[in-house]
Amino acid sequence: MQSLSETDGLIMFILEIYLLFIPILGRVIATFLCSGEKEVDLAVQSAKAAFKIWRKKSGMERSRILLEAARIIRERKDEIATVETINNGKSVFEARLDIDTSWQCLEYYAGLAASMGGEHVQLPGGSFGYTRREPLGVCVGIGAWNYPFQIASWKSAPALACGNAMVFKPSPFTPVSTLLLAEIYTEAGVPPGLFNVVQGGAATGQFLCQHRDVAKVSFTGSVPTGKKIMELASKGVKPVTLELGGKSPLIIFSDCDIENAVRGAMMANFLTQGEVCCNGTRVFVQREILDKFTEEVVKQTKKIKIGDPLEEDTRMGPLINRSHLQHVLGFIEQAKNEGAKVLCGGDLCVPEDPKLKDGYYMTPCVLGNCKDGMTCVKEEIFGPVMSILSFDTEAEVLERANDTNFGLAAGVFTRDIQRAHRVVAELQAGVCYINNYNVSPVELPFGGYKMSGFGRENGRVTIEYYSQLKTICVEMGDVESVF
Ligand SMILES: NC(=O)C1=CN([C@@H]2O[C@H](COP(=O)(O)OP(=O)(O)OC[C@H]3O[C@@H](n4cnc5c(N)ncnc54)[C@H](O)[C@@H]3O)[C@@H](O)[C@H]2O)C=CC1
Ligand SMILES: NCCCC(=O)O
Repeated sequence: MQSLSETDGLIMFILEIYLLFIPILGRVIATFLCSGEKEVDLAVQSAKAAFKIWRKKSGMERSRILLEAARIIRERKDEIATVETINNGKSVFEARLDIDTSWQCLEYYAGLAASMGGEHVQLPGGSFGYTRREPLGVCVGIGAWNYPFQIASWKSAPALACGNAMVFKPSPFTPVSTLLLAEIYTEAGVPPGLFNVVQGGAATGQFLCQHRDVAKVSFTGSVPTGKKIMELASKGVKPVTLELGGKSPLIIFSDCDIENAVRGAMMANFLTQGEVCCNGTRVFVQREILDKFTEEVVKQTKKIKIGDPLEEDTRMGPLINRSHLQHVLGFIEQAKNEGAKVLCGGDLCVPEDPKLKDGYYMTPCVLGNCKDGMTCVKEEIFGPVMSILSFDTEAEVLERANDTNFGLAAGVFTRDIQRAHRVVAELQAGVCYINNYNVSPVELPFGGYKMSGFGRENGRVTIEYYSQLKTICVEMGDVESVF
């Protein structure tokens, strides 16, 4: 709904209304205005003013406010999860887990805020140097639609803990829950404007990335958009964090605990309707257990309850929108044409409840007989589609697992502890799981290798992506000039 036009060399912002569809029912529930260049500038200026106050606060002071925000999120967890479900379509059961990893992230960085600092270095003659870890300024966060509240929390918590301000733009498909986060930060006591939300799509995102007062951009979304953002940011020499897509391998050796491996494969493929960047969608199964594993995974997949995601026992809701649903179903059609076998699912689904008849539901799909060259094995589908491939040896599977431009995540199931560590050491992926998949402890860094991006979210290391180091050199004697 948003577009740009070229007029006399000037880019003008001309259309500014988004229709907000609700995936559960497949109908419009609201409209909202996009932020144009002027609104983006107002948001950045107000963040800049708040930054002047916030950067002066001690780590302990910032910590206290972040802890209060975490407390409010915990208190309002059910309400936020419900909003997330209505907006995104994921089951409310899962949305609550996302909200948990959101407040945990705030608590984690609140814990680090007070201990951030530099170092003291003794130099000859009593002189010395020291470093200060300082904030960057106004940071921009741009989010995807699959984990709206979690993405905004994972970006803003370290940014604010380090003393920055943030202007955040959620995906136009899921604009609502981030506003609750802004409300919560304000209630917790951050200076007005410290965490600002602007709404809109690509044009609004571009205005943000190009703004001269923006110090950093942290982006979660697709590879093509990530490339554009990197290009825009390079013009202002702004650092970027890119959390992009994936086509991750999950390797199941014949010596694994098969029940856990099946559970792991389900976790790796069907959370949030399969719309998860780090999903382990290429499931390599060692030939000896291929039939047993496949039979069990198909049995479990058929049991997934699809329907109204607001119901407590639903485990799969609708996909994000109709065109994405068609896109995912198109991959399944193509997989069949290329020789894959649909072992279950892969169809449009019309839940029994008549009010859901226009929602964007499909049955989760397991594809067998997959080969490395097939489109379903090479490209990110971002839907509930698991591709099963067989393998014989460790060396062979490693070669095939790494044969991709992506490198976000990978997993291995085996009881052989030496093999587990040997294999993960060879996997070209930023996040590797041994005997589990898709758990997200905020204490651990998250991010990709290769075209899945760079920079990290969560963990102690992320402090480095939201701060800069100042070196101070102190002379205690006289200046020894060479002139
Ligand atoms: N690695 C990770 O952590 C994650 C990666 N993803 C990836 O994101 C994709 C799905 O999410 P989408 O929202 O469809 O991705 P997308 O790249 O289309 O959009 C992401 C965000 O970027 C904004 N945007 C689009 N064009 C822009 C531009 N030219 N300049 C600035 N901002 C722009 C969008 O409005 C949205 O807020 C998948 O490919 C998935 O793999 C999604 C979630 C997490
Ligand atoms: N909970 C993991 C987040 C992955 C994603 O943003 O797609």
